[in-house]
Amino acid sequence: MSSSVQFIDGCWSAGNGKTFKSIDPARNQPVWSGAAADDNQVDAAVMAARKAFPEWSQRSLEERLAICKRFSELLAENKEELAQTMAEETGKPVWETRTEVGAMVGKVAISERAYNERTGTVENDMPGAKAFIRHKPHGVVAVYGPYNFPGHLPNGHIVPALIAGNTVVFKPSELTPKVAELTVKLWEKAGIPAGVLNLVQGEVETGKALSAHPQIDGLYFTGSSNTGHLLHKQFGGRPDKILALEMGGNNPLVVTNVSDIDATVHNIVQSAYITSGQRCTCARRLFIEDTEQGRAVLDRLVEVTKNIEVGDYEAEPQPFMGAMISAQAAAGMADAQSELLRLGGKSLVKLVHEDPKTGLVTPGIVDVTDVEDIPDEEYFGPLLKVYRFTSLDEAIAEANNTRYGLSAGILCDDEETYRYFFKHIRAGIVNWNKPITGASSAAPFGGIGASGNHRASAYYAADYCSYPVASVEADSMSLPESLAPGLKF
Ligand SMILES: NC(=O)C1=CN([C@@H]2O[C@H](COP(=O)(O)OP(=O)(O)OC[C@H]3O[C@@H](n4cnc5c(N)ncnc54)[C@H](O)[C@@H]3O)[C@@H](O)[C@H]2O)C=CC1
Ligand SMILES: O=C(O)CCC(=O)N[C@@H](CCC(=O)O)C(=O)O
Repeated sequence: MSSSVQFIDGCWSAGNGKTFKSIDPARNQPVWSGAAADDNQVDAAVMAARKAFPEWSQRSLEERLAICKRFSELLAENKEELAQTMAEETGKPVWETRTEVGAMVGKVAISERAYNERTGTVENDMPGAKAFIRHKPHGVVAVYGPYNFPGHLPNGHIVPALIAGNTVVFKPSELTPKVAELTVKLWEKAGIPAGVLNLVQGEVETGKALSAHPQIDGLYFTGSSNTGHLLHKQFGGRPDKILALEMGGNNPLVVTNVSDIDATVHNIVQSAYITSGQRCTCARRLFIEDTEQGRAVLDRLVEVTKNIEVGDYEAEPQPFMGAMISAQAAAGMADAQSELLRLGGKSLVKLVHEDPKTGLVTPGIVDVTDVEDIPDEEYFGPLLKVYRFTSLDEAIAEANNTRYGLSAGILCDDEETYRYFFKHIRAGIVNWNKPITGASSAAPFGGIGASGNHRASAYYAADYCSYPVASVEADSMSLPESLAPGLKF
């Protein structure tokens, strides 16, 4: 049991709310337990951030950056411990959690570039004056993180928010509290001043108390579309608060006219099954041309998928897929498969959840070509739906037939086909002959439709971390040579 789990105004304390815990989903063992922050503690965290804001926002950019850079160095120094904790809490293999810590390390330098490029100062001469564009931080912002990237994704909001001069209250996923605790301890070691970054741990009740707090100026959320929609409703009628939503997807990947079948299958596997299908960018719907070549791709995909190694995060050699986040999530995937089969889908590779006490599942493929009314849901796990098609227009129309719009891709030899696809597909990430997962921090990251609210993250996170201020400035005043009609001096 961890006794100091809340970090409020520079002090660690126990929570006063309900006890909750995290479980290692690969081994079904407890990892962490602690008590949630109650409403009073959430209030104390927000008020600490409010109190710290004037001083933090008035510091020079260099001073704020120095702390962020120290944090980045500490992440690199503590890479193994953090990667190990991520693996224990999420079930992701350590080869993968090491890349997550690597992305966190890189975030500070990228966010500094983004801050200067997207929200820096611009000066223009005008007659008798100068015009300036500058940016100011919003104030106190709440950051909500998902479980699938418990370090990298909240970090993608926290780092740019702090660089811009905001103060932060961080509410991590209740499934990954130990990763959050370790990360915030590194911020403390880096010298973050009291109140500038606060951590409130807990389940949904803690999240609700934070999002409803009248003293937050903004909320940056990465998580499910359901929760994001609830928050959007809650923020309705509050144009004074900034809300950035990064949500899920039902992402399409189209295959047509490819000469290298193994390279094609590799891109499909990386798109559909990395992180056991628990990336918001994962391919959920695979569109394959109903030709001899298309069938050859599908046959090879079935063969390769059956041989994907699934296993413990520390197994040697390392598996491609670790456990899903929980036994419950894995059971949910098996249920989703049963539902697709009940609707008329044909199983090409059966997703198997053999041990109901763990989150370990094998990847599955269901051919849903002949099924009508497939639910437009994000199945957040290693379950791929296949649609066979006869014309590219038909495939694109069906690919766009979703309320989401996060990522999309096409695998094809011909550039003209890609250009046509790019023109007609609706998504915030559109790739050609590359996996649709693994987005770069140096590019904007966000979706349309039910996937986001037009506030892209990653490189563009700088945009929602401050507001622009336009100024016209002159160091002295004089009467203009010609006065407006009707004025007498
Ligand atoms: N577009 C993107 O950038 C990404 C989106 N995701 C999406 O995240 C989801 C998986 O993450 P989860 O942790 O399951 O998301 P979630 O929506 O269940 O939880 C996210 C956070 O919101 C809090 N929360 C839940 N209900 C709340 C409420 N009513 N009021 C206030 N706070 C509440 C949770 O405690 C947690 O801290 C997937 O749907 C995935 O697609 C994940 C990564 C990236
Ligand atoms: O925010 C960034 O720096 C880049 C976004 C990113 O890393 N995306 C990853 C994971 C997002 C997810 O699916 O949870 C990706 O595109 O695979």
